[in-house]
This record gives sequence, structure tokens and C-alpha cells, in this order.
Amino acid sequence: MSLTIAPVKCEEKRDEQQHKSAWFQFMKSVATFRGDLTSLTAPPFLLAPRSIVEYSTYWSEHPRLLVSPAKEECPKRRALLVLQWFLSTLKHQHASRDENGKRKKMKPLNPFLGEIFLGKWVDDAGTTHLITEQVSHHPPATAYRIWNDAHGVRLEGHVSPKAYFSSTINIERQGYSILHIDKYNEDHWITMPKVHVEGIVTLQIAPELSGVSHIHSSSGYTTCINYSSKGWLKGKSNSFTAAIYPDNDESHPLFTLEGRWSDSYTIKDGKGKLLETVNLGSLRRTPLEVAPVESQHPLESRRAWKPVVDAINANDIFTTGHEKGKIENAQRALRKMERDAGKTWVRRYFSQVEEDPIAEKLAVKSKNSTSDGPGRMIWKFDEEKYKRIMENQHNGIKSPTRSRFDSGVGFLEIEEV
Ligand SMILES: CC(C)CCC[C@@H](C)[C@H]1CC[C@H]2[C@@H]3CC=C4C[C@@H](O)CC[C@]4(C)[C@H]3CC[C@]12C
Repeated sequence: MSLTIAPVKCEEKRDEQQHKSAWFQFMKSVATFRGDLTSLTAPPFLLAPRSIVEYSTYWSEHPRLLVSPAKEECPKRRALLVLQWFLSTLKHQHASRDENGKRKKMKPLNPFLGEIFLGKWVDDAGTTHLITEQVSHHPPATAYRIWNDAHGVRLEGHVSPKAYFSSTINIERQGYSILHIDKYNEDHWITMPKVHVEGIVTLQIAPELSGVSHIHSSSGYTTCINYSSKGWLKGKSNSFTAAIYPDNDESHPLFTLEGRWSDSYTIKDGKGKLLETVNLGSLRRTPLEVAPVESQHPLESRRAWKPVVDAINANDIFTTGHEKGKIENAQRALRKMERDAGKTWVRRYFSQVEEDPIAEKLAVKSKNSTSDGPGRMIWKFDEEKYKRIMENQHNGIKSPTRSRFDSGVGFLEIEEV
């Protein structure tokens, strides 16, 4: 196979030459792989020093936008504010370059079962809390809950990325999120669009969105967001069009939005009159505050993965593999012990439920999207579990030192708190 490397900056070019063969080897294994791509091991130079559980952070990088619908009396305008907040979550989640324009390593670490990620945002919107937990390893599923009590807003959801190869790497995100607004007792059911990776031949990796995603509000509004990329529709990457309409009248949108989720977009009313142009790039982001690694719970992502992340950052391929292997082997050993003992891993913050009536009611409005609809695995934030953990923390009750399963592996020697 002959290949052309697109013109790139000088220092990037040297790295890319070096990575070319590892890359093609990797792509060959990807192309012939059948099954779940998330379990495929990417070449070290692509490994991101963070786990997929950290992706839930993107939901609330602009807490002000997340809580903004709570202050809006009109349900139509609330639907618009929910859409505007949703659009603000896409750019950095799918960016291939960081704030300084430097290429990001893109392949996130695969979370282990029980991995948690906790934090909070503190800014003029008050305190917004985040709890994320890897509730399933195979198939992968991440559950999260984000809430702001001052504004009476909470977001709860779970996502199950399903990857497959078809001319490139494609990822479907099954699952959904529900944004609840206390003041109006209103729910917004939200799905995520498909992602595929562009630029795999030239190694100019750029995630792109496609297909349709939805937001359904319990007040009777439907939002459809259509994603398109280069060579289609507007001919620009990261493009989208969105329309909000009453559930019973799909032909008369109340608002239409159009532009790029990585850049700027316009909002027009039902008559096509321009209301506003929004520049997503100029939005101020509030950083998530995460406890220092030393004081984290052993299952917290950054503590558990620290040796791996340090090795990735030090460009130490051998130690990266070795430390990753330690976690993977420990997990396998733990699963075996559970099987032998006839036990299952107790999720710390979430519990599996048979049905989710709110989601079921709102999901039926979507007919033709595979990632829509309540999946087979529904995970709900468990208020009881959370209360117990908070009470124990308050009373200074430490987790028992005895391990639930004596796996003999350092960080797994922990007990339910
Ligand atoms: C291995 C090489 C080709 C790098 C390719 C980058 C891929 C693996 C990256 C680019 C964008 C990423 C996705 C972006 C957002 C999410 C949402 C999160 O809730 C689950 C993971 C998921 C779905 C990511 C999975 C990994 C991803 C698809």
C-alpha cells in the first residue's frame, strides 16, 4: 500500500514517520477485527493518559449553561436552552487538539469495573457535583450523575460505546441521559450521535459526528440534531443543523440552529428570522476540581491508573504495558474469585433497574435511531448508597481494611465503604 502523509508541522512530521509502521500494523489488526473494538490495544503513541470515565466531565464544562433552563419560565425557550447547553458539550469532547493547538493522544484508557471519577465545579453557578462509575466492563457501560442543588438541576445517564470497523473506526453510543429540572418537574431525554474517526490514512486523526441525535422534553417538544461532515451538506467538518418543534407538529419548527459544533452557529425562529449567532469557541470553561490523588479512594480513576498515566507521560512503553497488565490481570483474578464465590461486584453509587418509566415515555417519540431507546442495561443513581457513603464519611468511618476478595493485588484490596 502506498501512502501520502498530508503536509504537517515539522516536529509532528518526524513523530509521524516514526509512528507510521506501528499505525498501519494497528489499522490492519483493526480492519480484520470482529467484535468490540474498545478492547483493542492501540499503539502506545496514541494512548491518552486518561480513562473513559473522565468523559462525563464534558457534560458540565459550562455549569452556567447546564443550569440556565431552570431560570426560564417558557417551556419552548427552555427546550432551546437545553439544546444550547447540549451543543456546548460537543467541541472539547471530540477535539483532536488541545487548547494550545497541540494534537491530543486520542485513545482513552478502558475503565475497569467499579472505577469511579468524582469531582465538582465551583463558579458563579454555585457548586455542581459529578459522580461517575464504570458499572460494566464487558460490555462497557459508564454511569454518571451531575447535579446542582442551588438551581435544582440534575443530569443522570449511562453510555455504552459500541465500536466497529467499516471503512474507518465507528463508535455508537448507546444509552441516554435525562436532564431533570425541579422547578418545572420537567425531564429532557437526550441521546448521543455516532462518532467516526477521519484521517486514519494520513494519521491526522479527527473524530467526526454523523447521523441524528435527539432531545425530547416532557413538556412536549422534540429536538432533532443532524450531523454532517466534509463533502456533504455545507461541505464543512463538524457541521450540524437542529430543529425544535412541538411533538404534534413536525413541519413547523419553532427554532432552527445551524453551524458547527466546534465553532459557531446561528439561531433562527420559525419564520427564519435570525435571533442570535453563538460562538462556542469563546465560552469560558470551568475546570473540574478533583481531589489530590493521595486522598482519593483506591477505586478513583486517577489514583488507580496513576502508574499507567505516569508511564504514558514519560513515554515509557514498557512500563505502560506492564502497569496496564497489572490492572487487567488483577481484574481477571477478581472476576474469577467472584465467580467462584457466587458473588457479583457491588456497584458503589448506581444500581441496575428493570425499567425506567420516564425514559420509556420520552423515548417512544424517536423512531429510527439505533442508539435511542432504553438499553437492556439501565443504571440509576442509588440515593440510598450515596446517603450511606456520605454518612460514613461524615462520621469518619473508614473502609474496613479486610478485603472483600483477597485478590492479593494491591489496589483491589478494598471493601465496600
Ligand atoms: C485508536 C485511534 C484510531 C484513535 C481514535 C480515537 C477514538 C478511539 C476516540 C475519538 C473520540 C472518542 C470518543 C469520544 C466520546 C466518547 C463518549 C464517552 O462517553 C465514551 C467514549 C467515547 C465514545 C470516545 C471513545 C474513543 C473515541 C472514539
